[in-house]
Amino acid sequence: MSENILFNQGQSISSKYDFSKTYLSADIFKKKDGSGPAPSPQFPERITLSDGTDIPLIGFGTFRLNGGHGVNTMLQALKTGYRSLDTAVNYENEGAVGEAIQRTSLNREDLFITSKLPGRHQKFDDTITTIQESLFRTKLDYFDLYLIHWPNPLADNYVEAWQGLIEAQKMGLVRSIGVSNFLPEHLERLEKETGVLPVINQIELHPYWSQPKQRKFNKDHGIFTQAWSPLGRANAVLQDETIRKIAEAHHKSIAQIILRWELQLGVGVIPKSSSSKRQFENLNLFDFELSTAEVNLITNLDKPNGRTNNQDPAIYQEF
Ligand SMILES: NC(=O)C1=CN([C@@H]2O[C@H](COP(=O)(O)OP(=O)(O)OC[C@H]3O[C@@H](n4cnc5c(N)ncnc54)[C@H](OP(=O)(O)O)[C@@H]3O)[C@@H](O)[C@H]2O)C=CC1
Ligand SMILES: O=C(O)C(=O)[C@@H](O)[C@H](O)C(=O)CO
Repeated sequence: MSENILFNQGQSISSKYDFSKTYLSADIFKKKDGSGPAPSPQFPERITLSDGTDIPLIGFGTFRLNGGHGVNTMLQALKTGYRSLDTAVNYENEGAVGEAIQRTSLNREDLFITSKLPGRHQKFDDTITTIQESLFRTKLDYFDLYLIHWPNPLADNYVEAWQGLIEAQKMGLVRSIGVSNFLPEHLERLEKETGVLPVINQIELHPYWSQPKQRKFNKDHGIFTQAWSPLGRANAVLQDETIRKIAEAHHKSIAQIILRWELQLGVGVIPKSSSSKRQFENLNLFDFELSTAEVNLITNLDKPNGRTNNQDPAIYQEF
């Protein structure tokens, strides 16, 4: 594995991240006939999942981006260089995602669209029809990734939902299947009862809740960790003094330091922003590197009760 990655601007940076399967921006942008739009210098780098699918390391979070404002914000994000949109049935904005996709001139194959199955539809047949309804709302033929949003272990239907996702993948409705908010015991049960592990586990992760054990479990099982609320939903972490000092040393914003720390942990990120300036900032993470000491300083900010909204997947019930 090379430690030095050449980006399309011609600059070279060293990285501890495994970028061995990372594309150069221009490669992804080319159409089969060699034509197509000029590559964006902000195009997010990609990594290959255990099923062979490529996913942008930086996606765009869409929670609370609904209606016309949602469509405009997503279009702005696509213009800025994002290629991955993270939605869910429960965000009630799959329609806005579909509208933004219809209005952009980008090709479908250049986009990576994720949605998520809500707790109330975790029965096998429901899983299939819910995915079909998500496809109708987004006006898509397939999702790049579909996740079980929460395990809801007290209802205990997540294995059946997982069997539904496996079937939906066979039907061609989804390219990759994964989960969100799954603890080791939930993942072990999926493997034991279906023989199929998710390729992604999307979990809450930011400096005050950095999840070392869950990250290790995911990595040991070939499951890519993707961080939700990677900026802690703009809570106190964006004023943290330790991170502020690191940000000043690198001439970057606190948000950029946090997102870069997550990438260096080997985690993908899906920050949400309504502002084009902050969207741009959150995508520009590849021209600097944190030292091991800086990474450790941030990792040590972890708090025992650091969740943003006290949502513990062992007991949290999502409708
Ligand atoms: N699977 C799951 O269970 C969950 C998944 N998610 C997904 O993760 C995504 C991201 O998480 P989310 O909860 O939205 O929170 P984030 O951690 O992405 O934080 C978003 C907040 O940070 C602000 N912000 C964004 N960029 C910057 C910046 N550069 N500087 C300062 N402030 C900034 C935004 O404000 P502004 O918009 O004004 O820029 C907004 O208030 C969601 O949108 C959703 O797609 C979220 C929760 C649970
Ligand atoms: O945003 C999501 O994906 C969720 O799972 C929600 O539960 C969200 O975290 C929330 O806080 C809703 O109140």
